[in-house]
Amino acid sequence: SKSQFGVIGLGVMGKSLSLNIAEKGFKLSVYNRSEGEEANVVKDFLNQNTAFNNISGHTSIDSFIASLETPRKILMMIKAGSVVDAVIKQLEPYLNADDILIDGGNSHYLDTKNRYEALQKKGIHFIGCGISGGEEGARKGPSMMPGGNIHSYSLVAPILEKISARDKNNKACCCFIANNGAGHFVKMIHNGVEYSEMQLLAELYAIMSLTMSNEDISKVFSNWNKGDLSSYLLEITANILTKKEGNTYIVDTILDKAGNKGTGSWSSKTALEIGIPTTMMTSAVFARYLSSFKEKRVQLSQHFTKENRTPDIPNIKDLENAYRFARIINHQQGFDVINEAAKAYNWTINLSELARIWTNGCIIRSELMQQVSELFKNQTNLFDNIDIINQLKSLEPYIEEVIKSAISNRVPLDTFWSSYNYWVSMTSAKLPANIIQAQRDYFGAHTYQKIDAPLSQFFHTNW
Ligand SMILES: O=C(O)[C@H](O)[C@@H](O)[C@H](O)[C@H](O)COP(=O)(O)O
Repeated sequence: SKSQFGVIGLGVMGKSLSLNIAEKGFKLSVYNRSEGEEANVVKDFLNQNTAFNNISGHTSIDSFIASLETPRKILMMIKAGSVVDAVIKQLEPYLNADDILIDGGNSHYLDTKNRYEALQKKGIHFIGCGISGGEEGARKGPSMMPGGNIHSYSLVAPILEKISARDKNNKACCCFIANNGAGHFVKMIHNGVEYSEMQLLAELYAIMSLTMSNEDISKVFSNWNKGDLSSYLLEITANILTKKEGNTYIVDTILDKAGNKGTGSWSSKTALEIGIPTTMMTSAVFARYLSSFKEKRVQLSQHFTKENRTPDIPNIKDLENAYRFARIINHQQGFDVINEAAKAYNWTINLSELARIWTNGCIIRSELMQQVSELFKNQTNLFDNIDIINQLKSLEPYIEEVIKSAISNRVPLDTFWSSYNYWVSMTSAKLPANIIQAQRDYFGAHTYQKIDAPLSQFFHTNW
């Protein structure tokens, strides 16, 4: 019998997802190029997984396509960018109307939107599916965020939902997000939130390691991971801090230059374009960029000697509550930009369902995400919830202590700062933007609104 599903691209994610699909009993065809260093990818994959007799391997598109039942359901797990267009072009002559092509890579949502519209004209269904969870998630159950149209999703839902992670009620962490590029859009923002969550942990480590050992910091994180702060990233960071090679902590041997593959900066750019202040993910992106100037940083640090500073880090309670505060703001900013984009792109995105499929399988899975999913059942903005407001108010003194300590210890805590500034700005009836308006009107006659006139009226002063 023919295969029910096909996977193109046997990289880290493609291999793990293929084994996950085969393990769920689906008859699967896999394809990978066989040129150059990829000559043996398919053969090696089959040889390493002989336990699965429901996988057929292909190094030619012809035999791969011929091996699939129709309508064909094909998942591309290839590098985002022009490669996706090249593979679509290669497949098109073989595809019929009603065939379904899924892009499971980290593609830019506008590319996905364009591909969706182009293939739709040929009757071919295109699904841009965000997949989160890394290698382990792909193998055991990722969080999946398919966008495209609900009809084509319904044709692949049985497979995608079967291989995805399960939430606390054993429901699949996979649901149709919204039309065209919406799936890749929310995955992009997922990564933006991921950047901030990672940066918050890095900043905690930076200030705690002034006086604490890796073991001690790890103990604190493991302890926090038992409560409402529990998250996948907190858990792995606790593990990372105690991993040794011989007597050396691996983390102490890692060069402090952070890489990035683009989804974080895409999130920030998009937020800038649609006018939503995602200050935390943007500062997390810039923190990575700043870290890349290692040589210059070392050179400039020569101007500063440490002897006149006795490190005094905040107490653990301050750090814990500051972290609790900043994480809520991070989720607020992330979901706010999704809300705004949904209006801009005319997507109907169920935020509670989105948060639900992010409660497991994905990198930002956490106890807080469970709460956020509940909260979004009654409102579409965390700041419309009085309990959240009161919680943030009660946590404010703690983040202030942490920020003060960052200054006195000269530790850059940019993502914590940006969470605090965002909150203080959002909770200040008056901001100094009147000065900005006056300056713009002064040098550019850009006009301004007045506090005691209809908002539709704009004024200019001959300064
Ligand atoms: O959700 C996930 O499974 C991850 O986010 C995954 O998509 C990938 O690891 C990131 O893209 C890494 O991003 P950077 O290389 O930019 O850190």
